Amino acid sequence: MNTKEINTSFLDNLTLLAEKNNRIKPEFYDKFNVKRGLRNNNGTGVLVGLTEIGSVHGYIFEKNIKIPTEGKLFYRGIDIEDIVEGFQKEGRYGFEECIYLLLFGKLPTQKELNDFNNLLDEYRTLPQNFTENMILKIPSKNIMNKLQRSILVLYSHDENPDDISIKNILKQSLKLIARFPTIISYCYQSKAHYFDKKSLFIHPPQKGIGTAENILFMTRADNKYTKTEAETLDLCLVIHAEHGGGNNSAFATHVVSSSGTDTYSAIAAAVGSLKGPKHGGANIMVHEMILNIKENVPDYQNKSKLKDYLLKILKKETFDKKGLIYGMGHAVYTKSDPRACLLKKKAYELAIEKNAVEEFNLYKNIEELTIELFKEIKGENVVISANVDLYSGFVYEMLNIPADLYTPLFATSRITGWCAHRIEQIVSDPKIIRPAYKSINEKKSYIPLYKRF
Ligand SMILES: CC(=O)SCCNC(=O)CCNC(=O)[C@H](O)C(C)(C)COP(=O)(O)OP(=O)(O)OC[C@H]1O[C@@H](n2cnc3c(N)ncnc32)[C@H](O)[C@@H]1OP(=O)(O)O
Ligand SMILES: O=C([O-])CC(=O)C(=O)O
Repeated sequence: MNTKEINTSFLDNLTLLAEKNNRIKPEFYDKFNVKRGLRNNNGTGVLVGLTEIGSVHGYIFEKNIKIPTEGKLFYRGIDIEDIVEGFQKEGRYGFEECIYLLLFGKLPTQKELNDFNNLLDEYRTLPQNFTENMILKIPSKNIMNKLQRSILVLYSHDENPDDISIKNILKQSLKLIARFPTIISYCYQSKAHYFDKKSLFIHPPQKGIGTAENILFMTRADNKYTKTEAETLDLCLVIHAEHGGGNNSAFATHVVSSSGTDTYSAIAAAVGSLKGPKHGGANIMVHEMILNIKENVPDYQNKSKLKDYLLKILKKETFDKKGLIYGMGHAVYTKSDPRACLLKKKAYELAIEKNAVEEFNLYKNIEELTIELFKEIKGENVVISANVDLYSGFVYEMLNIPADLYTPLFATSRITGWCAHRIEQIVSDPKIIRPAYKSINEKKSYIPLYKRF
């Protein structure tokens, strides 16, 4: 064996050792009453905090029995459906208004909204040479990874990065919120150029056009987009902006912020969390799952064949062999996720316009057949529904937004919630988050090297 082969075989042995010596017997979790996933026995989350930012409802309790209900989401107490209806009725974009609402706890007046938009406009531009030195010099195939690194490099461009006074955190937060669209657009351009051999376009952000339009402006070679495209992207940004304190990335923000660390570290951690395929990364997994289904079930309009294949996915026999149908299920929602309902409606409208109803039906059938399969396998009372990630990628596809940007767009919206939760944590609860892990190891003696075998 050459050195490389010896090292590979050594690594294989270390892997076996790591798996063997890190596996805790499942029964111990029950024995010591561990709240795995910070979940109670009935699936509800363990109460670890209070928040006034976002509120997520998916069930009620009657006589101690959990009863599934239609999902509801509130930003600062206002129903997300009313927010969407409100700004759409007034024929304007809603994302900046939601940022204001989530961060400051009240809807802005027209003057406050104008001033706020001007501030975001001022903050959008990246520091000098940042694009050349950070984004173009070290391109990445994964824009979430690149986004995370860009956030950490912005620390070095901040003259006062470790000041955690609220005024400073707010300034840092607003700059990050304003810059995320620019960063993800340039990271995408860099990826498309260096890895996909496309021409490189770096369009500066424009004043006066807001977040959704800027994203379309900066990610497209010709800067062109329609009003419908911008309105649809704005809707996506609005509904992804916040989801309570318990979702994995907001909770990561709470945990990291509670140590007193800087804004860049906290937000980079949140981006890392959101990237996970069980969280925001599910939107790209849905895209990959759809490609996989199309490849393996060419006759995917045939519901029986599609159902057989979904069953194989659930049995871990195919696709990524994790047993998950991405875009389905939720830790809180049961009968429905209001965001998925909004996106499904939008996806259908766009599908009609773009002659893609057959494809829309594939998503719809996945949703319906997964619900059916869950009832058949787990019992009539088991309730599952589509989550926000099922239809979002399809909507983006209809807008000609590349798949590389699906999860980064989620981050570009959700940074709003993260920043609001970071501020709430620091203002309201100075206690460091430090739960307990019970050690179940036996005590052992140290063995001198010459006596080990
Ligand atoms: C923005 C967001 O984060 S939305 C969520 C995006 N994530 C996905 O779409 C990934 C697929 N879905 C999932 O993995 C889960 O539904 C989660 C992570 C969203 C929620 O997880 P949990 O709250 O732990 O799941 P929950 O307790 O509701 O699940 C109960 C059972 O259903 C299973 N289940 C839940 N969702 C799915 C799914 N989509 N596919 C297959 N099985 C599922 C669980 O594995 C669990 O099975 P078990 O009882 O045999 O162990
Ligand atoms: O709440 C959750 O667990 C996940 C979710 O839907 C989100 O963060 O948008």
